[in-house]
Amino acid sequence: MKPLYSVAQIRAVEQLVAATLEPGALMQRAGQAAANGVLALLAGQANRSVLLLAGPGNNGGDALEAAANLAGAGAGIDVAVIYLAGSALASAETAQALGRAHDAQVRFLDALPDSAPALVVDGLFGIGLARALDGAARVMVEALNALGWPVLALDVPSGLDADTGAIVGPDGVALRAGRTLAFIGNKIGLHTFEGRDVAGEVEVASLAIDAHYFPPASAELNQAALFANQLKPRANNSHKGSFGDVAIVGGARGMAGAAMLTARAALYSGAGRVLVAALDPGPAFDSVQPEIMFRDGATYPLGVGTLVMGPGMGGSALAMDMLARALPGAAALVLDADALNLIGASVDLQKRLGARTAPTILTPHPLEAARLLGISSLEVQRDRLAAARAIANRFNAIVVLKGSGSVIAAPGGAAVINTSGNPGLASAGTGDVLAGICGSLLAQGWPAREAALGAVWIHGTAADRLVSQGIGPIGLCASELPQAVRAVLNELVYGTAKNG
Ligand SMILES: NC(=O)C1=CN([C@@H]2O[C@H](COP(=O)(O)OP(=O)(O)OC[C@H]3O[C@@H](n4cnc5c(N)ncnc54)[C@H](O)[C@@H]3O)[C@@H](O)[C@H]2O)[C@@H](O)CC1
Ligand SMILES: Nc1ncnc2c1ncn2[C@@H]1O[C@H](COP(=O)(O)OP(=O)(O)O)[C@@H](O)[C@H]1O
Ligand SMILES: [K+]
Repeated sequence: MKPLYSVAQIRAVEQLVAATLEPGALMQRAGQAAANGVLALLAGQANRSVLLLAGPGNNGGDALEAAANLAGAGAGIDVAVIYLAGSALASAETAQALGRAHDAQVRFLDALPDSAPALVVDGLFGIGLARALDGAARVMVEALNALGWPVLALDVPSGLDADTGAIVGPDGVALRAGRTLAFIGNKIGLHTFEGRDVAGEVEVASLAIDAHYFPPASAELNQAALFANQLKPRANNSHKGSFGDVAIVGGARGMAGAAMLTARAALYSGAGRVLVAALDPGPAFDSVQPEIMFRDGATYPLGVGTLVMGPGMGGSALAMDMLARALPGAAALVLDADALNLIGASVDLQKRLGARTAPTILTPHPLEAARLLGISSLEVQRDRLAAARAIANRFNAIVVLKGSGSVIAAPGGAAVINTSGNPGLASAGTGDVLAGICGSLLAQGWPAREAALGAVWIHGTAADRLVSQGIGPIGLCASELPQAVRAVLNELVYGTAKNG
């Protein structure tokens, strides 16, 4: 498990452990871990200067401890500190760390140096950030963001909400770090919304705290281990019926492409048979993908198999009617795009959705999630975990709240944050591909939660693979994803890439 903790949980662990140790012991461990991290990053670099920013609280104390350690490390490092003490009295631990930094002959500066240090260490604010950055801290952060000097953040990048991944506002700023060294435990906000961009690569320094001090995690990071029990090699004696039927309900006039992308994704992720139940008569077949079958949506039976409803479905009376018929049925459902918007606008459809017993996955982006919850997309983004959990509980379904750091939530269950994927996915049609993978895995017998976890991980990893091959992120097309999805899935099951 790759656990994620809330700020309240980290504080509780800290209190329990601190009571068993000498005062300042945890801060000293944090300062040592930070210094070790800096030394590792400086290895082999000619520039040996490090600038540490220390704020008024214990995060500043960590930076001051790190500065004292670096100055005393005998590694030829030029250590400078900017200490923004603020008006409140420093804690006893931070005051002690300040004394150590002075004793170690660290240079104290009033302003940013003229030339770039090898590394800036951000100890301005950690989990104690209580409001938007202002005054000298804001000026400093804005200047450093403009300069682009490499930054290692201690615990949390200053300005970021460690619970939600939002930049604390209104009109807030956060220091963009290339790396973050999280103390005690990993934090939710480093991995979703603005968090991925602001925190960069995250490492955890547990400060030698024993596992029994930790409560059950409030969330975890997605990884293949969470769905590995579904990754099974295929029996020789299998046939197309062994891997399920997926019907895409969508493709209204002018939007047939969305349904085609979903259908191809379902095919390339291993469904036995894929068809499009089209809302409007479109092409009789897909000349690029002739395996895909076409049916008239108006007469298509909606009670069996796996249905992916929504891609290019539109908001017509027929679309509404098909949803009303499918929701009470026994088919496993993936609901995306227009299907979610129709449900968001209809109390009747919401009731039908909440009453379902067959497997159901909802894949809203933040605006679709906002419509389902009757709030604004800004409110959804301000707390993505809470929004995903609220939708899962209200509609008794597995939810994928999409976006950077997609959140997968189950009713009553702990949420999972996805780490794969990149901005190459920020283009039209990639969500249709995700819905197709979800449907395909459901049709192959995966339970809904594993199907959602697997689909999101595979979708993001496919995009990462394409980017590593020079395909994107700029200009990566949704239609390029399915083949990469196939390669990633085969690699997961068989260990080596097939059909690259
Ligand atoms: N107490 C301990 O033993 C340990 C603390 N740790 C460090 O301590 C941090 C938490 O320390 P704190 O609780 O002191 O919190 P912080 O150091 O994150 O910040 C709190 C201080 O900043 C002020 N403040 C908050 N928001 C502000 C803003 N926008 N503008 C100006 N001032 C603002 C507060 O009034 C307070 O003085 C963790 O993130 C971690 O880095 C770790 O070293 C682990 C051990
Ligand atoms: N910046 C990003 N980083 C990672 N994943 C992203 C990013 N932007 C979009 N995605 C992913 O791409 C997909 C986009 O889906 P969606 O917004 O529904 O697009 P569309 O409806 O056009 O297909 C989702 O899976 C989302 O999580
Ligand atoms: K910090």
